[in-house]
Amino acid sequence: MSDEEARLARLRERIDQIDDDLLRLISERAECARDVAEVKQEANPGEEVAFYRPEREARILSRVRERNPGPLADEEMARLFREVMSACLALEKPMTIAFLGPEGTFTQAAALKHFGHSVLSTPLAAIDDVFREVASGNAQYGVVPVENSTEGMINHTLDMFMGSALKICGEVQLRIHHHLLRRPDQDEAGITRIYSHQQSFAQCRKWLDSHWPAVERIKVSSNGEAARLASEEEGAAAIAGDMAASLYGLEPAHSNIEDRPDNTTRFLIIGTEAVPPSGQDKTSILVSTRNRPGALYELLEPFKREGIDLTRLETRPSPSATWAYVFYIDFVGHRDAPAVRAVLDEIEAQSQELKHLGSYPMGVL
Ligand SMILES: O=C(O)C(=O)C[C@]1(C(=O)O)C=C[C@@H](O)C=C1
Repeated sequence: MSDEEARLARLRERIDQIDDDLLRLISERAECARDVAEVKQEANPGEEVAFYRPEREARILSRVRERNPGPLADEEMARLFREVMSACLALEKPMTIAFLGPEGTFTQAAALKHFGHSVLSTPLAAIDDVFREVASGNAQYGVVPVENSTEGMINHTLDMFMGSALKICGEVQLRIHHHLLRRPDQDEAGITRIYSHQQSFAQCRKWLDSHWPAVERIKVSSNGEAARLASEEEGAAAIAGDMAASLYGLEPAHSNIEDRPDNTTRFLIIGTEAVPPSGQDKTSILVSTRNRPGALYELLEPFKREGIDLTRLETRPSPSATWAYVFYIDFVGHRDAPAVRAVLDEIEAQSQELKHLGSYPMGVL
């Protein structure tokens, strides 16, 4: 045996020992999670128990990031722990998550990033369907896109909250990388049309204009659908992400073709339960005010006074009157924090309607 072979054998022996430790520790952790489930059920006999605890998971993941000694990157370590927690939660109670489908969309990638791979995920055709599936109890949580850093808000998602009793229980941020995908047997010169979702076309507009100005661009309902079509039709390509590529056996002819390298989409987790504070939270509200001079200023002034950081302000037409508006506001802090509570009480007193959409752990990239 050469020196290198002997060294390799020793290192592999050490890796085997570490794997044995990991196996034992992960199993011990899973036993603990099962005991936690028992305690939760005993504390609420006969009742429907909330086994999933987003605020606890957020604390665990931020602790993992803080304590990570390297050499693995924080995101990588958090991803591993996310999967361990996902498996532990599945032992407590398997969860069903509805998402804006079909399979292979970025929304599915966001659902898996947030809940891990040990959940049952149900693809649905429209944002309304995701809301309905969660409201009816067929799914415990839903995942819908709400905002893209290049293309702005997805108004349909915001508008859904006006008529829904569902709460925002979390957010996920996903860096969006688009690829020009083709079948392995499709040569680039033979591509005559490109399928994609309109948002993805918009996020890759400059790249397409300079590289494929003459090729037809056909909008379809999702990136997943675009990839499916490209996998079936000769002469077709799709703009979509990694999940769609592997699902439909496509290869990237060109990778990361989004115009902005920081292209990011934010997704919301919707559910029926309010989430307790995690220590790093955000709150979303919908407010309608009387249409008079200074109304918006009065609405925002308490935030400034209390030093609360606004992260988003959107105006949407009110469904109840023409030329009346509803403000959708996101800010840092949890509803249970005294400063936030004071601001919300003040807004409630001066506005026509205040709807608290949820306080939830802040998402990390
Ligand atoms: O701490 C809990 O309440 C648990 O159920 C345990 C655990 C975990 O694996 O750490 C599992 C699921 C919950 O969503 C949060 C955390």
